[in-house]
Amino acid sequence: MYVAVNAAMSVDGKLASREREQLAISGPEDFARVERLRAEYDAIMVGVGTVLADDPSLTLDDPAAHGEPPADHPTRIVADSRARTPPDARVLDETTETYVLVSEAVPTDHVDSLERAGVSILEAGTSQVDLAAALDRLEATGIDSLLVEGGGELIFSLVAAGLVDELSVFVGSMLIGGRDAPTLADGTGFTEDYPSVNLQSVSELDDGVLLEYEVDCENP
Ligand SMILES: NC(=O)C1=CN([C@@H]2O[C@H](COP(=O)(O)OP(=O)(O)OC[C@H]3O[C@@H](n4cnc5c(N)ncnc54)[C@H](O)[C@@H]3O)[C@@H](O)[C@H]2O)C=CC1
Ligand SMILES: Nc1nc(O)c(N)c(N[C@@H]2O[C@H](COP(=O)(O)O)[C@@H](O)[C@H]2O)n1
Repeated sequence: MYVAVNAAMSVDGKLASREREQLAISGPEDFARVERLRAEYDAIMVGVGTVLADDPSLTLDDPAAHGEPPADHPTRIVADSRARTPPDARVLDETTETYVLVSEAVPTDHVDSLERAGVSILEAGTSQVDLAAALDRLEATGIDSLLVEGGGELIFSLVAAGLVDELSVFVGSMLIGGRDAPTLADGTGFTEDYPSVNLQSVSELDDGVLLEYEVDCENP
């Protein structure tokens, strides 16, 4: 499966405030670019931390704007080891299909309430979602391309597992600060083998800069 990561960060590398509240780091041009990007992928993925903080819909704002016939909304995927996604989360609405990826550590009652909300549950891994196994199983359902929008915990794990092919980062002209504010790649951090990324393009957008990288997914 082809995996792209897209996110917006401040100049100091933060994805959100120290209270994890969503900030408009992107401007209108970058949000429009993300909307076009969504239409190119079979599925959009976030971690449950993003669902709990932002309650995103992960749908297209205007499917008809992407051509005739209108684009399909991408399938939505949430990495959520213990199924903490609230049953009334926007990502579970009826607009399109949603998979919640869980681990063996998931409480049964959480699974039951998500299944009642019409969610497809996919279990992989013991305490955390085994992302490589989960992506293989999603590929078997016909999902060949995946756009990951965050947050920092999920992005770190995907890069650490060598699953990411490309990375786009919009750097907005702001500082957020805070040692506890989420960054582009959180998790435990890399130790000796720091992944290198190959710069493909730099462009000015809104009041910031869009950086596009190829990621050597064989060499995390
Ligand atoms: N500026 C931007 O472009 C974006 C900003 N955000 C911000 O990021 C923050 C949320 O990010 P995080 O707290 O890092 O949460 P996250 O969205 O990365 O979700 C992490 C959660 O995913 C689940 N998970 C399951 N399997 C996992 C695995 N193998 N590896 C890692 N996580 C796994 C775990 O329950 C974990 O707690 C919010 O403040 C949100 O506003 C989120 C998306 C985009
Ligand atoms: N690209 C981008 N720029 C920003 O400035 C942001 N705050 C975010 N946040 C993420 O955008 C998604 C919102 O989804 P919906 O529009 O509700 O579908 C979600 O993933 C946020 O975390 N992204």
